[in-house]
Amino acid sequence: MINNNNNNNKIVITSAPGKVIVFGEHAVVYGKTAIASSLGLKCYSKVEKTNNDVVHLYLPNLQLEKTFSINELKTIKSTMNMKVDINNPIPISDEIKNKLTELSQPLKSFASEQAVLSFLYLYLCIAPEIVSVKIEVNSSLPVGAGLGSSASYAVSLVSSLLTFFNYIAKDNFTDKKSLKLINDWAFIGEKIAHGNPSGLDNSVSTYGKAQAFTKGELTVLENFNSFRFILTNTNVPKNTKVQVQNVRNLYNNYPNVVNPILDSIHNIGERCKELFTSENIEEEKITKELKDMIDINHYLLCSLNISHEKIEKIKQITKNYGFHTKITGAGGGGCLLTYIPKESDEKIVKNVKKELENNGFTCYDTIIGGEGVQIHRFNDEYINKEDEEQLKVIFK
Ligand SMILES: Nc1ncnc2c1ncn2[C@@H]1O[C@H](COP(=O)(O)OP(=O)(O)OP(=O)(O)O)[C@@H](O)[C@H]1O
Ligand SMILES: C[C@@](O)(CCO)CC(=O)[O-]
Ligand SMILES: [Mg+2]
Repeated sequence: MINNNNNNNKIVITSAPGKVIVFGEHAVVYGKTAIASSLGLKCYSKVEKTNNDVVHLYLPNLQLEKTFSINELKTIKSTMNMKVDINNPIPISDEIKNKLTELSQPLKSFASEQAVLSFLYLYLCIAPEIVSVKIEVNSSLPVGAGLGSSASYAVSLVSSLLTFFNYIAKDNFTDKKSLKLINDWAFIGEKIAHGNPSGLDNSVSTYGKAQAFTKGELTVLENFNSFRFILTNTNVPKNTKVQVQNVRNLYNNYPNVVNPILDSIHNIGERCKELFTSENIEEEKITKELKDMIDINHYLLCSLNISHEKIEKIKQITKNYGFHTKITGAGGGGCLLTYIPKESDEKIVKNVKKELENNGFTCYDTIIGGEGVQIHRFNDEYINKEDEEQLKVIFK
């Protein structure tokens, strides 16, 4: 691979979508099947060459702006003996984590600590040589709400860095090999965010579409996109790492009780995969089963103690209008998913959204099943001309 980064006006912009888990959150951490889809809400990363001897990180969603001297980063990379094989990403060690956490202080929040730690580790690993750059990450996803903001942060960040440092060529950006490299590095970022992630979120963010996911294996669910869902944010912050650890504690304490719950969730995922990959299943049957399984999966997740009073409030409001709703993502707050069958009356959909918003919740009626990671700009070239205006607004 070539590493001659000699372009003075070097800029790369990429984006990666968030995700919605339809079935299988938490169970997927134990190797069970999950069903998830990419979202229209995205995270954009821009890497730009500068000449001021600092690495400048700007994260407007976290109101965070920080600079790191390149000499300091060079010293860390050499003293920590960080020899990296780009095709074989390795997770952060405790020693490097402590060093980078110390370097990034003071920071105002846990969210900022996680974001800066992920960035610094990925930058130190991917950059073959520490050079001055400015990195800006802008996301339309709510942070920490169950829609995969951490995965889209990692996927967009590593895809822009890998392209900036010439490990991925602009014209081969969506090749199988490039996508695998992006997904593997993003998984390392997700490990910093979640501790022990399943890899579902970064895979859906990288590859896009609606997917069934079992132990890292993906199956595209082609006809899923015509199904409509509304997402509602409780606006109660949660942290996925903590939620996953709480379920792990239950699992360790009561394996014979928790395992059958995870198996039931797995069977819901498997059935859903069958519904969306078999031909000749009538839409009416799919609709009925989806409604039932959304309820069953929700209550199985509640039995793992990941609900919250606001979650139950949203479930009740939507139920009053005849809709079926479940937790999506890690729970404890965050977002819920409501299935809107095709025959739904648009007036009723409008009313339920209004009532949810009047109760202080936020609704997203976004597209699902779109593209995964994308490149938008390479130096002075906008890859899709239509993107240019939008990108100028995002990166003012
Ligand atoms: N736009 C962003 N800018 C900087 N950091 C971000 C951004 N989006 C996400 N993050 C990082 O990801 C963390 C949120 O990750 P977390 O896994 O807890 O929530 P989530 O990914 O939104 O939900 P889930 O994993 O349940 O889908 C934040 O604390 C922050 O460190
Ligand atoms: C809760 C979880 O299943 C989904 C988080 O979006 C965790 C994971 O898959 O790593
Ligand atoms: Mg996450």
